[in-house]
Amino acid sequence: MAVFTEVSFDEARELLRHLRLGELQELRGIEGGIENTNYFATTDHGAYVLTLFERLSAAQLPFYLYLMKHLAQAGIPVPDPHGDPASGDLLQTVAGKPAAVVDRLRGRSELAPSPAQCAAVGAMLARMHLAGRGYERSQPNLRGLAWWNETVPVVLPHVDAAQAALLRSELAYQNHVAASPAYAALPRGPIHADLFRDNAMFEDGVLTGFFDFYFAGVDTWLFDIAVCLNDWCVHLPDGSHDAGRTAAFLQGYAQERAPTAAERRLLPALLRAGALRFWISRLWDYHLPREASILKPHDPTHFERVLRQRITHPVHLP
Ligand SMILES: Nc1ncnc2c1ncn2[C@@H]1O[C@H](COP(=O)(O)OP(=O)(O)O)[C@@H](O)[C@H]1O
Ligand SMILES: N[C@@H](CCOP(=O)(O)O)C(=O)O
Repeated sequence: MAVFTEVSFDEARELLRHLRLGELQELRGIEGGIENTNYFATTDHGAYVLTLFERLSAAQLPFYLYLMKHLAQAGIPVPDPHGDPASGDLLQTVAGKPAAVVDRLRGRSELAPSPAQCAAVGAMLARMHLAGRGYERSQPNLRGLAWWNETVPVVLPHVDAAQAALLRSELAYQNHVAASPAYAALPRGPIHADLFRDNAMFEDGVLTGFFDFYFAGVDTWLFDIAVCLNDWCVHLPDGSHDAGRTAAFLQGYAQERAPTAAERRLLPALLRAGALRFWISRLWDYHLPREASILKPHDPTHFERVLRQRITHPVHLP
């Protein structure tokens, strides 16, 4: 269960009262998630999620919280964070940790998405990218190329020779891609950067929103597309891409924003980048877990398989 820090009912009730969100009726720790402590908090006013940030610092958090506020105000269905009534500050402190209270999205995650649902996610992702253009705060993708360069040497001692060779060669390839003129031409802005099936909600088959923005950062829009395709549109047993879901996702996206020439050219490379990013982070979480925290680390070998598939079977924009 992803409750790394216990919050008492009284403490949560005081915070929700202070934020003028009503009288707490139920506080329930949320199972699932590997990064933060999350509670569902239900009051007589509404349904909220209380998050205590376990890894991110108070200096890093305003970027994510004000991004969610910005997107919510632009009509993108993301959890709206609630501010202090006096100061407007979106960042709170609970049990000595930085914390936030956001709206709870309706529905549940769709873990076996249809092509139509992938198209809806693609379209909403494009709308989110466009809405993010007016956001004035900036913070890099903290799990981007610099972090891969730092972290690959840390995980190398834990993998076999073939995996080490692949990690090294793919990292060299991605450094080469990132230095290219086509990469410099990619459109960029705030991206979600972790929009997996378990970070979107559906109710009665209809997409109700995206959540878990705590890996967001300013990066290429194409990287966000690649992260989505690598999760929503792959066959989970072997990491191969599903042509129907991929086409639907890309059509949904393109209906809202047409991809540029540089994006067309670099999709295969960024699909590899997206697979590498999560292979590295899963290896890191698996072999170097935080003390007493990660109960169910994700399987790193899945993204090794996705990466190998992306290298041997490149996918191009139609
Ligand atoms: N705003 C939200 N609305 C509805 N459910 C949420 C919301 N935020 C988190 N959850 C629920 O909590 C679970 C864990 O949240 P997540 O953000 O993935 O945790 P972590 O950041 O620790 O990985 C999600 O799978 C979802 O069920
Ligand atoms: N989506 C990532 C892990 C991030 O965890 P989340 O629960 O915050 O989405 C992965 O699958 O490796």
